[in-house]
Formats: sequence, structure tokens, C-alpha cells
Amino acid sequence: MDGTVYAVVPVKDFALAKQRLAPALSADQRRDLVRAMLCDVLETLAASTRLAGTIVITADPQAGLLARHYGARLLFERQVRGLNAAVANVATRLAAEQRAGMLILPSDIPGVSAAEIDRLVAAHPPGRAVSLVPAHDGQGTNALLVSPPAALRFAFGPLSFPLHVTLAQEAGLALRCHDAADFPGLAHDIDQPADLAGLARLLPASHTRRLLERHDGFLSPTP
Ligand SMILES: Nc1nc2c(ncn2[C@@H]2O[C@H](COP(=O)(O)OP(=O)(O)OP(=O)(O)O)[C@@H](O)[C@H]2O)c(=O)[nH]1
Ligand SMILES: O=C(O)[C@H](O)COP(=O)(O)O
Repeated sequence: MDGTVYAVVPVKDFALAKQRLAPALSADQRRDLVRAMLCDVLETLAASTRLAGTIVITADPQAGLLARHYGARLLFERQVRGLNAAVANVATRLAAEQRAGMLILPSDIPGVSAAEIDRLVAAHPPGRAVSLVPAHDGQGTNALLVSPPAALRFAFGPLSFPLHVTLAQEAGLALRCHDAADFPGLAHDIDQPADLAGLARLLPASHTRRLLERHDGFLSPTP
């Protein structure tokens, strides 16, 4: 698509994130991992050639500092009301600014590449439309590109991928669903301990990879 597409990265409080990794990683390890993954995602988005910019929405001051460091706009979440409320807030803003579209990405996809982002934006249908990339489990939504920004009701959470398909169809939007296999870096989100296995091998030089290499035994379960 042509026009101004903004990437939007919602970021939960670092201290509360990645609870499902608690069986494998300590609280400090989880916080370090969340931070490294966010750095990788923001660095990749800054390298994309098809985005007008990136917005981080968060209530976490550290995430806000990182957003600034990577040249992203920051929207401070004054009241934390969950992921869907956060992205709906950004959609309203971007619609008011008459941006062409918004691309929502989670902060836990350290393997995402600028080439994947650019390919996704280039393949987006013209007009009122939604493009989706599922998470590698087929259930979550790892990329949601919607134009115009406020055209869709968001349903992030369990089984959000099929829910977003249904909501896009009900809203009469053109729909492009991609295969996770065509976007391996983007589709590989880190939710469960099993998602960490082999991750260091898959990643190019990156903050997350350096973290995994630095912590000897990072991937061993904590006692
Ligand atoms: N701004 C904002 N971002 C959120 C909120 N909840 C989740 N996110 C972000 O949404 C994306 C997907 O979140 P999840 O995969 O559910 O991550 P998580 O909540 O850290 O993981 P668990 O604690 O294991 O459920 C990540 O980028 C989170 O940081 C929220 O209330 N506000
Ligand atoms: O993909 C989604 O809808 C949610 O943002 C996160 O789901 P997950 O926690 O299963 O990745």
C-alpha cells in the first residue's frame, strides 16, 4: 500500500511481563529478556523503509526511554486497561492524524526482520483492508495491519487470529491472511518456555541473542 503506515508496539510493564515464562526464568531474567526483545523490535522497525514511524504505547518508564532511544513516538498509558484498550487508543489518534494505516506488532518477536515488515506492508490490499500474520501457534495475532487505523475492533487475547478474521469480514474489509511459515521471524513470539528452545540459533546478531549467549544456563529451568 502507499501512504503513511505507522507501526504500533504496545508494551506492558516490564515487571509484569512474560508471566508464562516463570517456570523457566527468574523475574530478573524475564525483565532482561523483555527489554532485549523490545530493543530488537524497535531497531528493526527503525530500519524498515515502508513505515512513516513507530509508536510505543506503554506505562513503563524504561520502555518509554527505549522508545525515545530508537526514535519512536511515545504514548504514555495513563490508565492501564489492557492491550485492546491501548491499541484502540492509538488507532483513534492515528485516525485523527489521517494516517493511512497502522501495523500492530507485539514486543516479543526478536527475530522479526525489516524485510518481513516491508513485504507485509507492500502486500497490503488497497482501500479499507486488514492484513494478518498469525503467531507460530496459529492462535495469536503477531501482525495486524489495518487501514484506515480505526476500521477494526481489536480482539487481542486467546484465539485472536480467528477472531480478527471474523471481525474483519463482519466489518466488510478486504482481508489478506498470510502463512506464519512465510514470516518466520515475525511469527516466532516468545510466550512459553518451549519458544526459547533453539532461539539463539535462529536469531541474527541481536540484543536478544547476546543476552542468551551471555547468561550461561539462561535456558535451564530455575530451581
Ligand atoms: N500497552 C500495553 N501493552 C500490553 C498490555 N498487555 C500486553 N501488552 C503487550 O502486548 C504484547 C503481547 O502481550 P503478551 O504476549 O500477552 O505478553 P505478556 O502479557 O507479557 O505475557 P504473559 O504475562 O505471559 O501473558 C506484548 O508486547 C505486551 O507487552 C497492556 O495492558 N498495555
Ligand atoms: O496474539 C494475541 O492476541 C495476544 O496479543 C497475545 O497472545 P499470546 O499471549 O498468546 O501471544
